[in-house]
Amino acid sequence: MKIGIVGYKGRMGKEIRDLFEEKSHEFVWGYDKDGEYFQKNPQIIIDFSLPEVFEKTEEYVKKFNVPLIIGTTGLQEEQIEALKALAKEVPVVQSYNFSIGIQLFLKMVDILKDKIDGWDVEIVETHHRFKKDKPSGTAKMIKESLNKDVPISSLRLGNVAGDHVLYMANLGEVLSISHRALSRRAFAEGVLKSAKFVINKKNGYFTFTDVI
Ligand SMILES: NC(=O)C1=CN([C@@H]2O[C@H](COP(=O)(O)OP(=O)(O)OC[C@H]3O[C@@H](n4cnc5c(N)ncnc54)[C@H](OP(=O)(O)O)[C@@H]3O)[C@@H](O)[C@H]2O)C=CC1
Ligand SMILES: O=C(O)C1=N[C@H](C(=O)O)C[C@H](O)C1
Repeated sequence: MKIGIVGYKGRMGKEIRDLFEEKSHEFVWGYDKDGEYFQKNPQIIIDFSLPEVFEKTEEYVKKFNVPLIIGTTGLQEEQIEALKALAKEVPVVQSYNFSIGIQLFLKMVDILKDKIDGWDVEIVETHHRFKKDKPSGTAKMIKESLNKDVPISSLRLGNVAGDHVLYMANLGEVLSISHRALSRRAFAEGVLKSAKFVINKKNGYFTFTDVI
């Protein structure tokens, strides 16, 4: 497929481009702080950038009339609503984490969440020093799955690709679920899966849970 990437010079943009090209897909369009790179019309747009770029992404998705995969974190509630509206015209896959491990993590949370009443519950997320948002989108997803207001601690350390730990404790024991992304490749693989899932759909709003 011919792909377009919003944020194509960024850490995730480069990882996604490398993986897709290794699998014989073509990078034909990009958008970044410096503007547009155009070689051909893309068949799909993938956005890993910043929330302030969202309106531009929306504009290009409408212009090319193609599916959108968006992994950008820190989106505002109105931007999620705008994505749902856009999904009436084209297919959209949105997730704050495209790794398989975090999907399994969320399934475990779903099993546990009704069994830890009265326990202390806290989330700790660790990311590289360059990350702009805090807390991480994934930590927000874990909190939402728990369906209760729990504290989130954010550490910004070196070059960590993405660690999430959910701690649960009563007076006698501590239980934890943890996930570590060893590199950005895990997220890029999820984006490729999502692209294959969405490329021939007409429209609809999907998450990475729907994809796997
Ligand atoms: N859902 C998931 O699984 C994952 C989500 N993420 C999220 O993806 C996003 C990107 O992360 P990462 O690649 O590390 O970040 P980077 O800072 O490396 O990349 C961001 C990209 O967006 C571009 N950009 C910034 N401002 C603008 C602007 N005003 N107009 C156009 N383009 C702009 C940057 O351009 P320039 O290079 O010129 O600065 C860069 O190409 C973040 O929101 C992060 O949280 C990250 C990993 C996994
Ligand atoms: O910015 C990152 O790097 C990451 N962001 C996502 C998040 O905010 O949850 C996912 C991943 O942990 C890497």
